[in-house]
Amino acid sequence: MAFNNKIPATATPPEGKTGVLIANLGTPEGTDFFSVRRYLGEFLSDRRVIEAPPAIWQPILQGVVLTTRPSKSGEAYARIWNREEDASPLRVYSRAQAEKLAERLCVDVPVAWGMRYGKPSIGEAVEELMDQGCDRILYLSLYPQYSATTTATANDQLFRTLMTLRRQPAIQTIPAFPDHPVYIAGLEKSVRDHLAGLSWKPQRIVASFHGLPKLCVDKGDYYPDDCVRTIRALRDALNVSEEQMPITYQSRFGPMEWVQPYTAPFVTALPEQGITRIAVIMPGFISDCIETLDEIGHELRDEFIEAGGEELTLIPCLNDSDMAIDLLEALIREACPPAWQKSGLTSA
Ligand SMILES: C=CC1=C(C)c2cc3[nH]c(cc4nc(cc5[nH]c(cc1n2)c(C)c5CCC(=O)O)C(CCC(=O)O)=C4C)c(C)c3C=C
Ligand SMILES: [Fe+2]
Ligand SMILES: [Fe+2]
Repeated sequence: MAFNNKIPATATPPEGKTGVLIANLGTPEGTDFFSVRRYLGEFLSDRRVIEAPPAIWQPILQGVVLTTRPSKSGEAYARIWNREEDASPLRVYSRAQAEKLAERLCVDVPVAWGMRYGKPSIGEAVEELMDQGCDRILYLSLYPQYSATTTATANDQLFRTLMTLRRQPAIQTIPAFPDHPVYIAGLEKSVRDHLAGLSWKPQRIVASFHGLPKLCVDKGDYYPDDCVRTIRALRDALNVSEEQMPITYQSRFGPMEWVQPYTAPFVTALPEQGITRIAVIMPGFISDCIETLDEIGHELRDEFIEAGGEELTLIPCLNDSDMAIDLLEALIREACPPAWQKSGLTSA
């Protein structure tokens, strides 16, 4: 195997230098058919995401999914696109998080951001840090709850990059943080602030997480347990009951059974029980994206109103708020090994 022999633009100081890499899922570069197709093609070819043997899955993916889904998803991306920055919300928030975190760390600790699928790639982000002299990287994938389909594949991608390098940085991966006190405090504040701005009181706050095929859980993925950890901690913080803040799972893909209860049938059944005013919070996402803004903010809202609902309000994700940056800063500082602290970061 030929290794990447690139010499970083800046030499590493003798005491070493720590950098931070924050990773997220990835998102298309445009709303047109081919941009969305490229993104979905890479995403849905990941065997951590679709475990079916490629000989069976690839003909379905190439022949059916990638000929039909990009147009429909492209329309959904167009509805939520940030026209000022000509980028999807996930990209806009990811970039802002990295910039604001760099300001917050306040020392000579570079922060880069990368996407598991698409651009900027994890490999580009590693190169950016190494070019600034970093020989050690704190790696934070922004999924509050662990799943092999998200956290593990983000880690795989980093290590795949390292496999190609002659000069390999040291890595500290940061685990999922389903009930980290700073995360729960941020969610609690975002609920309180959002509800205080409404002229009506929701009868339920539905907590909707991204779904996962049930088979993944049967094989040992503990994502739903992590979701329950998040929501138990949030209910306690807000002093609300399980009935007032139920947990559901959205974003099913394909014909298989996914983790239940499913968000859409759960929510559309509420009006016939006299529940017509609801809020929805999505604590499986740090940043608003197509799944929160369109699937819940548009599609689910329309279905709820059609079923007799009156009000559905979306509680925004933490995005690039101070609460989000507080969380990233806490996770980074706590995970920084003591031996690395002289190379940049000191604990808070
Ligand atoms: C089998 C398919 C999928 C699994 C498993 C899956 C797990 C999973 N995904 C997220 C977070 C996000 N997913 C997003 C988009 C998205 N997810 C799937 C499919 C699976 N996800 C698809 C096909 C798409 C694309 C959108 C579409 O065409 O409908 C996003 C948003 C990306 C954006 O650009 O806005 C996020 C974030 C988690 C947390 C998760 C496992 C728990
Ligand atoms: Fe997804
Ligand atoms: Fe979706």
